[in-house]
Amino acid sequence: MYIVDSKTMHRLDEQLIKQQRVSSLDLMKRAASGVKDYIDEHHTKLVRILIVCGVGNNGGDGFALASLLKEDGYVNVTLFTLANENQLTSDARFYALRCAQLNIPCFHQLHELEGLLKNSEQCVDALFGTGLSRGIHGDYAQVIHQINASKLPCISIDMPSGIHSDTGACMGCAIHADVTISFACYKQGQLLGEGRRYCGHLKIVDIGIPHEMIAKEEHAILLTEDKTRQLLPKRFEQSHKGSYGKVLAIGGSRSMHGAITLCAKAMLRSGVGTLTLFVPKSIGMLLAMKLEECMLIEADDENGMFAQGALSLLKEKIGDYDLIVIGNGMGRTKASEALVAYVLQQDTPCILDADALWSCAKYRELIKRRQAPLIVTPHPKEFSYLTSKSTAEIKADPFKAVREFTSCYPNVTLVYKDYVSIIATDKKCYVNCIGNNALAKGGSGDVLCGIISGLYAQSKQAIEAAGAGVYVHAKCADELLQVKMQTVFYQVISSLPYPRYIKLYANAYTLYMFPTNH
Ligand SMILES: NC(=O)C1=CN([C@@H]2O[C@H](COP(=O)(O)OP(=O)(O)OC[C@H]3O[C@@H](n4cnc5c(N)ncnc54)[C@H](OP(=O)(O)O)[C@@H]3O)[C@@H](O)[C@H]2O)[C@@H](O)CC1
Ligand SMILES: [K+]
Repeated sequence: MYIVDSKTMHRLDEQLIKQQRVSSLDLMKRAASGVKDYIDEHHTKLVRILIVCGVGNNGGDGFALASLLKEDGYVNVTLFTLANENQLTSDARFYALRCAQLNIPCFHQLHELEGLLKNSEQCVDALFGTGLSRGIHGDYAQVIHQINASKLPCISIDMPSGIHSDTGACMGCAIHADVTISFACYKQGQLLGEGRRYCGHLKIVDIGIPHEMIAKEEHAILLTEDKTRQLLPKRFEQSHKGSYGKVLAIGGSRSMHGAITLCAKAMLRSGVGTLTLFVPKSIGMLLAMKLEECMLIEADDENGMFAQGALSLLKEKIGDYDLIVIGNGMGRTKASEALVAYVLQQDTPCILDADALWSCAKYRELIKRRQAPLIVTPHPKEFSYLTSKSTAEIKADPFKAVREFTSCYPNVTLVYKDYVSIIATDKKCYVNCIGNNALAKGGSGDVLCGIISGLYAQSKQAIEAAGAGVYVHAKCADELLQVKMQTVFYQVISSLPYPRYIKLYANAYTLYMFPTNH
């Protein structure tokens, strides 16, 4: 399923109207029919419906819905709008006039609204959709407060009025919808920020915009199980460890040896061919005991962290890896910064995570010049190191921040990790909306980095590995929540019931290959 912003949605509507010779009135009717179908499924024709309309085309959808309902024999349809006829867009006016011809009662005074709400069983919110452009005040705010206070079940058309359709921000106040019925694609704001909560159950209906037309426009794709299956690497009968990638993971320190351990475990369970760890000497023995499958390179160490001498050892040992992963538990020192700079200058594909992202603030030019694949996996704070934006700016409009970044760094695959994660290059963008707060824990990012690295090592496809990795990680957290297990990271990567996993990810039978007690 596609995700678009309001500008793209508007362009799509216009293209459909021009290229497919559909009139805008017809398109509005299709949108209204989609909402009517939902009402038909859930109500009888006696239901008392109040449709609250704004002045734009979202209001037009509301008027069109009222006329369709009335024409189909619904006997208790009432309209409320603060607008007079002259303020409406021409399409909205067309359907408002049709409603008048059908003798649908229409009220305009704010003081009438409370009584109307009391007399109704279902409210439909058609105040604002993708055209909401500023904060809501005055009478419109009153309308929204009264609808919310009435506790009537409410269907929002396209967007819960008051939620910005690009950012998901609540613009002062917004309708708490039980159901939001939207058209053709998800709008960014339905998935981000407050948007998700205010939408209630979100339903997207087809209004006849062809998939190819949407695919040509700037869009993101929502990650689903089916989509993820397509992104996962294939495993072959006749294969050996060399078939699935040779990875060097650089990181760890005495106080954060767990980070590289979790990353390595996740990588091993995600199907990597061979894994070598490059760690400070003082944790070498510890890791050797924890991770039997890994090879080990022990580097110069100072106070449990990489020392300056680590760089010359890395130069000597860098070899012919398929992937270098750097950052997990590495700490923030001059020596670790030098390792990051050196890795960035190599032709080997690379994943930067955790502390390596901190170093990147200095190395933006190196990142820009790099030709070999690079995956970066920042959370909002780390993303601020890579951009000139504050965390608050990034969180206020993450799609914008992601697009600016990927257009500036076309060779980079970005994994922006948050409640909604965005996985993007300048050409493709995936969005993950599943997962839960069990993942809101230190170490979770290291596991994710390990899964993505393991998948990349096998497929050598950056955005595919990153997208699938994010989804699988979140899916595991959801699975664990379902079976009500206390979620710890190790469980995230090892506790999925094996047969269930197979069912979910038919192609990736190496992930979570440790059968558990289930
Ligand atoms: N395009 C198509 O063909 C199709 C579109 N469809 C439907 O159209 C919807 C988009 O319609 P839209 O663009 O007319 O915008 P909409 O959300 O109705 O509101 C704009 C009005 O609100 C006003 N306004 C804004 N903010 C405000 C505020 N804070 N407080 C007060 N007023 C405020 C704004 O005023 P202005 O900014 O112009 O001063 C303008 O008058 C879309 O969501 C979908 O439902 C479907 O029918 C399918 C076909
Ligand atoms: K609405």
